[in-house]
Amino acid sequence: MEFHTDFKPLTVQPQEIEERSFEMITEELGEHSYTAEQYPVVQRVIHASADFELGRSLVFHRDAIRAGIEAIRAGRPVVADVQMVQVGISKPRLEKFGSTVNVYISDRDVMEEAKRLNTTRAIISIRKAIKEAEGGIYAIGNAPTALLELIRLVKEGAAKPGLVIGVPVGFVSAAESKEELAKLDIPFITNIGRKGGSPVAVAAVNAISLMAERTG
Ligand SMILES: C/C1=C2N=C(/C=C3N=C(/C(C)=C4\N[C@@](C)([C@@H]5N=C1[C@](C)(CCC(=O)O)[C@H]5CC(=O)O)[C@@](C)(CC(=O)O)[C@@H]4CCC(=O)O)[C@@](C)(CC(=O)O)[C@@H]\3CCC(=O)O)C(C)(C)[C@@H]/2CCC(=O)O
Repeated sequence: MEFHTDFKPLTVQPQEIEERSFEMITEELGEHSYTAEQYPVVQRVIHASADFELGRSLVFHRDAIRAGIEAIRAGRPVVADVQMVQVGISKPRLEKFGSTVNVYISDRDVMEEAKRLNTTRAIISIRKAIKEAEGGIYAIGNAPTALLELIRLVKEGAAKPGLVIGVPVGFVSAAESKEELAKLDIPFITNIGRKGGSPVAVAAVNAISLMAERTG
């Protein structure tokens, strides 16, 4: 195998790397039908995944961005389905508004209850979250059963999320759970198909918190 040790990066300035990436994304994406307020989410998702097909598969409820910004400015929590999402979300911007990132999936009571009921920790963690995080942003990048449970609770009137970012990746119920989310008339961001994942959920939250900060 041949190694190209003489390769020189375009730049080593962190800010320039990000700016150049965003320019490249805009050039390569070309025409699209996203609004000016939705586009930063699409751009950041492509930035995190280098996947234009995934970026183009994003679907927004008409109130999604406004609702997400309002939830953050009101200091409502962000609920992450798994630790990977919790870790990736940028905290300093949220903290300025008094918002936190909560994750329940590894709580002892959640693990015990899931075992007792022989169900997923993801489902039980959502049941716990709706009691503690009304009006919050739910960022689901991993667990389809978490998203399906949240949808069920919304339909029952038991959950009132500010915004649902539902982008689980995978094969069992992932695409189907997102199709169900897209049928709801509540603020949501989702995508069509199997693609998605924790970095996608993280990118969407971080794009919205940046907008909350810049317009705040
Ligand atoms: C369907 C699930 C998938 N998990 C994926 C990827 C990763 N999961 C990790 C870990 C450590 C955890 N995943 C669970 C959430 C676990 N994952 C599932 C479930 C089986 C079902 C969820 C659902 O369908 O809604 C889920 C089990 C459950 O909820 O009871 C986890 C709870 C499993 C466990 O340890 O009991 C656990 C959560 C840990 C935490 O956040 O505290 C990985 C880190 C495993 C790894 O790669 O080492 C990884 C994280 C990747 C990420 O970016 O989030 C998939 C691939 C998303 C998969 C769905 C794909 C599929 O099979 O269809």
